[in-house]
Amino acid sequence: MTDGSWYDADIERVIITETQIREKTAELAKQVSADYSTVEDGLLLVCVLKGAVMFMADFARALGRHGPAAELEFMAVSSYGQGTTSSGVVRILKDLDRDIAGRHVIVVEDIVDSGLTLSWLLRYLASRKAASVEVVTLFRKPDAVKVPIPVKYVGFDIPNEFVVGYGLDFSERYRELPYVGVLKPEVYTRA
Ligand SMILES: O=P(O)(O)OC[C@H]1O[C@H](OP(=O)(O)OP(=O)(O)O)[C@H](O)[C@@H]1O
Ligand code: HPA
Ligand SMILES: [Mg+2]
Repeated sequence: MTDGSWYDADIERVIITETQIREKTAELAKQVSADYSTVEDGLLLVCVLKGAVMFMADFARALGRHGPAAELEFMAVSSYGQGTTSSGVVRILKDLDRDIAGRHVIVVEDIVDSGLTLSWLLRYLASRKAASVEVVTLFRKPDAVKVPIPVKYVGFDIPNEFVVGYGLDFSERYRELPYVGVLKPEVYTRA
């Protein structure tokens, strides 16, 4: 397995390596930086906790090399709970701390799977009167989409399998893996 993590024994195969994630994050930050080079009051990055925490931290730092200035905001929502399929019910566990009216917002997501979380979130942010809202997601599963979402910045399109690592969990575990992989089937039966 890639880096000798103690979780490696549970991983059937790696889908995206740590190096691929690092290079793609730099690329996405460059694109966003070029597209928003003229905004006067900077960007507002909205991280969707918990899954996007790793990507937010790395993406914000990559953006920091180029500009524009960015403020970091965090929302926590949950639709997967303990399972591997979306419940379809999105719950706000932590709301924004500030007014986003008139601001250029970029929602930072780890993954767009069914699209249910983002479709709900984009409607919510629109109701808060942002000047613009775009989405950057590191992963997307094109074959899983139930609600088509306009996502401007996508890192990797991946197969329709449940993945863990780099923020993505199964039952709150595996978020700290530096790469993204698929679990061995016995991990689910043991859970
Ligand atoms: O496109 P969807 O099918 O809606 O799935 C994507 C969402 O699901 C995951 O969050 P989850 O509800 O597992 O919460 P977590 O980030 O705290 O793990 C993930 O982090 C995305 O936010
Ligand atoms: O494939 C996934 N893995 C972990 N969490 C998720 N939330 C949506 N899709 C996934
Ligand atoms: Mg989750």
